[in-house]
Amino acid sequence: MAKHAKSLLSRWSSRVFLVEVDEKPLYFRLQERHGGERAPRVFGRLREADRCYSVLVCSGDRIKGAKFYPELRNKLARDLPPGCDLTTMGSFLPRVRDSFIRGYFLKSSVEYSPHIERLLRDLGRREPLLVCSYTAADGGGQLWTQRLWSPSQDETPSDYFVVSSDEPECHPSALSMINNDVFHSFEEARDVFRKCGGIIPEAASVLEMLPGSLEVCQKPKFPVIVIEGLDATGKTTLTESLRDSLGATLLRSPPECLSPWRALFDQEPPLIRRAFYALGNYITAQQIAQEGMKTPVIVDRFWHSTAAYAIATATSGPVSSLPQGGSEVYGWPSDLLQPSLVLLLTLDAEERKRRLKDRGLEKTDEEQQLDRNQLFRLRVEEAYRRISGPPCVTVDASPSADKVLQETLLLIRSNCHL
Ligand SMILES: Nc1ncnc2c1ncn2[C@@H]1O[C@H](COP(=O)(O)OP(=O)(O)O)[C@@H](O)[C@H]1O
Ligand SMILES: Nc1ccn([C@H]2C[C@H](O)[C@@H](COP(=O)(O)OP(=O)(O)O)O2)c(=O)n1
Repeated sequence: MAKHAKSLLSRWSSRVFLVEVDEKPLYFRLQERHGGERAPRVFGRLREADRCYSVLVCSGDRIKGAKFYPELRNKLARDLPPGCDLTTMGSFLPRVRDSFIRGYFLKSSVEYSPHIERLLRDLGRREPLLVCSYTAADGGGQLWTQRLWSPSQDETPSDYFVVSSDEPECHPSALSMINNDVFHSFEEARDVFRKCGGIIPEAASVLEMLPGSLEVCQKPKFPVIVIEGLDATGKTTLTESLRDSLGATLLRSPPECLSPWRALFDQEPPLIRRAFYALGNYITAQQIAQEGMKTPVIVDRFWHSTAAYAIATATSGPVSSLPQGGSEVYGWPSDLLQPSLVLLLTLDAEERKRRLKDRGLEKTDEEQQLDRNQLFRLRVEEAYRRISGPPCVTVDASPSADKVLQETLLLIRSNCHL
C-alpha cells in the first residue's frame, strides 16, 4: 500500500465526500452508528439492486496522479458495463489544506459487481486508488453503507453509514488550489515542468524559454495596461487600436514563443496546463519590463485570465461555490510584475455569442465550455472580479469598437500618467 494512500486512511472517518450531479455537488459523510437520518441525496433515488463505488486517485506523485485522473475516466467509460453511470466526485477533510482528492462515482446494477470489482482491482495495480463500495442496508433504500476496500488482505474492511453533510462554505477544491491550479510563484510552476520532463518531452523546450532566475526588474517607466475579458469580448480589436493610438508596444500572454506548444499543453490535466500558462505570464512579464522602459505597453490577457479560468474550472456549480472574496487564492503572485491598470471587458452572453459566430474561429475546449455552460461562464467572470493586486476597472464592451476605444483611452488617461 502506497505511503500516501496510507496517510489518507489515517483520518478516513472524518472525510466528507461530494458527488457532482449535473454540475451540482452533493455532500455526504460517514457515521459509525445510524441515527435514523434520511439517505444523502445522491443515494436517495437508488434501488436496493443498485451498487455504487467511489474510486479516488491517491497517487503520491502529483504529476502521475494528475495524468492518471483523466486516463481513469477514459478507461472506466470504455470498460464499464452498459448502463453504468459515471460522474466526478471528491473527498476532503473540512478546513484541512491540500486534503482534497478527486475521483469518480459509479452506479451500476448489482449483477455487474464482479466485473466492475475486477476492473477496479486491475486499475489499482497501475496507480494507487482508494475504492469504496456502497450497499443498501435496508429494504427501503434509505440506509446505505460505505465499505472501504481493505488496503491489505489481512485487515478487516471498515463499514460506515453514509449520511448527508452540510455544504461547506465554498467548493472544497479550494483547499488544494494553490500551486495545483493557481500558481503563486515562478519556482512552483517551473518545478512542475521540471518534473514532467520524463513523460512530456516538450516540457524541456518550454523550460528553455524561461529566464534562469527572476531578476528583480526595475519598475517600467511607462504605464502597463492589461486588457482582460472572455473570448470575443473585443480584446484583439481593442489592444490593436490602443497600440496605434498610444504608440504602445503590444504583448500577449501566453507569449508568441510558447505558441508551438500551447495546443499540446491545453490537452494536459489542470496541474500541467495551469503551470504552462503561469510560466507564460513570467515570460511576458520579462518582455513587459524591457519594453516598458521605452514605450507604454498593452497586454492582451495576463494573470487574471490564468487565475480566473483555473479557479472556475476547479470548482463546479453556482458562483457561491467559488472561494470567498478575499481568499488568498485570488492574491497576486508576489514575484510577478504588476501592471499599472487592468481593464476587464464585459459583454452580455447573447452579444458575445453573436460576435463569436461572426468571427468563426476555432475555440479552445475551455472557450467552447463557456458557450455550453452558463454556470462556468458566471464563475469565470466573478473570479475575474475577485482577483486582487493592480487596479481593475470593468468596461462595457457592447458599444461600437470606436466608442469602446474612446472610453478606454479616457480610463487610461485618468488612471495612469500619460
Ligand atoms: N465593439 C465592438 N462591436 C462590435 N463588434 C466587435 C467589437 N469589438 C470587436 N468586435 C468583433 O467581435 C469579434 C471578436 O473580437 P476580438 O477582438 O477578436 O475579441 P477577443 O480578442 O476578445 O477574442 C470580432 O469579429 C470583432 O471584429
Ligand atoms: N494569460 C493567459 C491567457 C490564456 N489563458 C487560458 C485561459 C483559457 O483556457 C484560454 C483562453 O485563451 P484564448 O486564446 O482562447 O482566448 P482569446 O482568443 O485570446 O480571447 O487560455 C490563461 O490561462 N492565461
